Order: sequence, then structure tokens, then C-alpha cells
Amino acid sequence: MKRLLEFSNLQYTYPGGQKPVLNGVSFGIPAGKKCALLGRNGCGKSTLFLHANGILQPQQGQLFWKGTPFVYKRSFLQEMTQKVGLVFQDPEHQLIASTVTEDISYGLFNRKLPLEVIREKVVGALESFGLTELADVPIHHLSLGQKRRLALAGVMVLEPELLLLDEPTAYLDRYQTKNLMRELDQIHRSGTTVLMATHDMDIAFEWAEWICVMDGGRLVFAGEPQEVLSQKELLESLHLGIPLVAEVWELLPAYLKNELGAGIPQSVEELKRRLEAKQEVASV
Ligand SMILES: Nc1ncnc2c1ncn2[C@@H]1O[C@H](COP(=O)(O)OP(=O)(O)OP(=O)(O)O)[C@@H](O)[C@H]1O
Repeated sequence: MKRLLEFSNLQYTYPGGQKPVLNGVSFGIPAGKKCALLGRNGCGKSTLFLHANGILQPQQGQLFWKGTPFVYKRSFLQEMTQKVGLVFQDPEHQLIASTVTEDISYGLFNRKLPLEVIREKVVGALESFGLTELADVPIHHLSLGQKRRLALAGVMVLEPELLLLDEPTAYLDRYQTKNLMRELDQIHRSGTTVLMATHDMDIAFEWAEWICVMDGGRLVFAGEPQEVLSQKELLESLHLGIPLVAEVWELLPAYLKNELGAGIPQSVEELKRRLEAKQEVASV
């Protein structure tokens, strides 16, 4: 499998920190795939992302972009910030201008593109991300979901080859989450490799084609979604759980043996009652 970005044995301790936050993490991001990075709070996902475009430099280990080692020099790092788009967990850390249009234009002005090109790209990004009506709205008037969309638009307008998103669905409602996943699918279809850090096993299982799991600053698993199911004990020990569809699947034999009451439940309430009864029996 061709790797776009590769982390090799990275070690990183924050200044003043007692122990390494990245402790030998190694894995490659497969080119062209929708990937999810799972791991419990504090396992080092955001710190890893900050290494991916050179914001942080590892104290040991190396990164490779399409097989070329990272060089911590201005010109190389500028190139990497264009190739690797990073959407932070908190859009407030990302949005810097005063209106929606200004914010999307910001990175394009930094690239010193001709004004006409900037205008065209900004109009395209406003349209693609459903922000046209908000073009002149001050950023502090936007909802969290709108700010997240704007942060994504500001990154995508620079046409990165790899998009990294840190917990993009946190605090979004179901409707906004579904919209975001559709947007990410569209971005992926247009040729961008996407890696999303998340705690949500259901989203990872449903959406991703490749799943990586980190713990304690290193990689503990990487594989296709169905392979994740063979790691039930590991996932439970990391408090990630297994996907809901897999839980339901696991209950099927119990239904077939009528262990959850006779026949198929006639309503969601009945299913809920029967599951609760089974759990009570199990905990006695
Ligand atoms: N700027 C910093 N200075 C010192 N320590 C930090 C800094 N940023 C993060 N850390 C510490 O590094 C560890 C890993 O944090 P990180 O944010 O990378 O984990 P994470 O897996 O993204 O967590 P979460 O899922 O909660 O976002 C944590 O213990 C955190 O307190």
C-alpha cells in the first residue's frame, strides 16, 4: 500500500514535561484512503498531528512525505503546510480574520496568488461549504458548526493532498455530524486523503476504510474496519468499545436461541426491555 505520510518511531516530550507524549509511534497514512485515528484522551493524537506538517519537530524518529524525509527548513516546511491541511479541534484556534470571506482568503493571500485567482477560489470555497450566505458575517456571530465548516473551507481552499481533522464531530449534533461526514466524503472523492482523529468508534467503523489505534504515545493497531472487530479486548481495555452494529450482530445468536425472549421484538421499546432484562440477569 502506498504511504503518503509516514511517522517512524517518533518521540516527543513537551518542554517541561515529565514523560514522552509520543513514545515511538510508527505508522503510515495510506494514500487515497479515508482513515480514522482512534485513541483515548491524552494518548497523543493532537501532538502527532502537530508533527504532520512540521509545526512540532520530533526529538527522535523521522517523518517521510511520499518517502522523502522531512527537512526542518523554511522552504520545506512551507511546502508541507500546503500539502498537509490541518483542522484543529477548536476552530477558535484556527480562525483569524474578522469575516468569513476574509478568513478563507487569508491563506491564499499568504501564497501571493493573483487577486483574480483568489477571488475565484474564495467564491468556489464559499459555495462548496455552504457559506455563501454567510460571506460577510463576522466570525464571532457564527455557530460552532458554522465555524467548523469555515475552518475546513479555509484549509481546503489551499488544496492539500492530505487532510487531517482533530475530533471534527465533537459537540456537533447528529444532523451536523452527518453533513460533515458527507462533506468529507466529497473531499475524499475529489482526490484528498483524509485522516480523522476521533473517540467515536461508530463513526470510525461506518466511515473509515483504514483504522489506526494509538495508546500511550504509540500505535497499537492498524487495519481495515473488519479487522478492528477482532481486537475486541484491546478496544475495550482502551475504553473505545466496539461499534454498535457489531454489538447488535453479536446478539443475533441469542435471538436465534430465544435467549432474549421468544421471537423478534415488535418495537424498539420491547428490544430495550429485553436487553435490560438480559443485562440484569448477567449482572446477578
Ligand atoms: N502544549 C502542551 N504542553 C505540555 N503538555 C501538553 C501540551 N499539549 C498537550 N500536552 C499533553 O500531552 C498529552 C497528550 O495530549 P494530546 O492533546 O496530544 O492527546 P490527544 O490524544 O489528542 O487527547 P484528546 O483526545 O483529549 O484530544 C496530554 O497529557 C496533554 O496534557
